[in-house]
Amino acid sequence: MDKCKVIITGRVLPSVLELIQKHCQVYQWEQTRSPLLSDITEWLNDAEGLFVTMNMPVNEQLLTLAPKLRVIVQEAVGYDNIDVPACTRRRIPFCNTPGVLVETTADLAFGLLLTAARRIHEGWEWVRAGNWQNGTQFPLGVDLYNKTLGIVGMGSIGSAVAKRGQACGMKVIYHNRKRLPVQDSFQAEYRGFDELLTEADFIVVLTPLTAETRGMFGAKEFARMKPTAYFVNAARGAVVDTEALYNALASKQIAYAALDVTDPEPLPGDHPLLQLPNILVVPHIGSATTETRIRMGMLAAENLLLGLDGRPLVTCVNPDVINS
Ligand SMILES: NC(=O)C1=CN([C@@H]2O[C@H](COP(=O)(O)OP(=O)(O)OC[C@H]3O[C@@H](n4cnc5c(N)ncnc54)[C@H](O)[C@@H]3O)[C@@H](O)[C@H]2O)C=CC1
Ligand SMILES: O=C(O)C(=O)CO
Repeated sequence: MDKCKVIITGRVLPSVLELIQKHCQVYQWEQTRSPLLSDITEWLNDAEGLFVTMNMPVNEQLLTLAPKLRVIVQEAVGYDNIDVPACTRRRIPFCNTPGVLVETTADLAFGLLLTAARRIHEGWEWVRAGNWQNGTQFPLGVDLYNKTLGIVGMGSIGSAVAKRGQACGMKVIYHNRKRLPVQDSFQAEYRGFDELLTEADFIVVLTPLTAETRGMFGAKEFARMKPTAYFVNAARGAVVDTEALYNALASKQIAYAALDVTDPEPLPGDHPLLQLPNILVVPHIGSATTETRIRMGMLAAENLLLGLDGRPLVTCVNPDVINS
């Protein structure tokens, strides 16, 4: 019997590839850059399954070229690159990978906050450059203890960051689209968006990227923050207006930024943000541990195989296409 044809848009861990290859004929994009639509057009005509590994746009244009697609999965929880209504119109189920990366991403978001506050990365560069003659020469950091942590987007990952803040003796406030029931809010206090901006010493962003959150942090919002504020983005780069962030950091309107995600992404090596002394940027590694990438890859692969088999999916974003 012919195996189903499946496209994988980037590299996956060997165990994940092995599982998919056992059941499917795989066309895999193996270059390090994300594929353009033209790179995979030839494969799309026959593809029954699509496994998205990087932020490749899945839109009307792509779907029109793929008349046989029966399931789309993405190895990520954020799916701002996927036109879900367009998938639904074609009755194609789409699955992401929520839940399995929560603690890992929260570790990274909180790690960025702690690293920036205590200047750990700067200390390491300083020692490596041979400057360590007298420890008191190194610029001082700031405490987390007794400070206010403001979380914008108090969902799964935001809540896991809240617990880490509380373990470090921080007061936690949050802003979310919906106020959480008291029993689910870990004693974090709700604030309006503007109130949170003015009150927090550390702000961590963990909303999805949507029409509502795109550019949510611009010049006006940075102007509201304390001049001592630390700003952490582990959500999506485009939630922040990059130029406004640059201006706020360059003029010391806020103290520091630590980013796992940027706009544009990847951030070019000569980008002006990287010339600033008060910024820390890492290359979108929120979920990048071996254990978590195995969980994400396996969940996505499981959904892909279930979808190809016409069976109910585990984490489907548009389940009505199957049930109706
Ligand atoms: N840096 C990385 O590697 C990773 C980044 N992410 C990003 O983090 C996002 C959140 O992930 P989860 O916590 O799993 O999702 P979630 O759905 O559990 O939480 C998102 C929260 O944001 C809230 N929200 C939505 N729009 C809002 C708005 N306009 N204002 C305030 N709150 C709003 C929602 O009500 C929800 O509580 C993902 O959508 C993804 O973009 C996720 C995983 C890894
Ligand atoms: O899951 C996501 O949304 C990511 O950004 C990468 O894990």
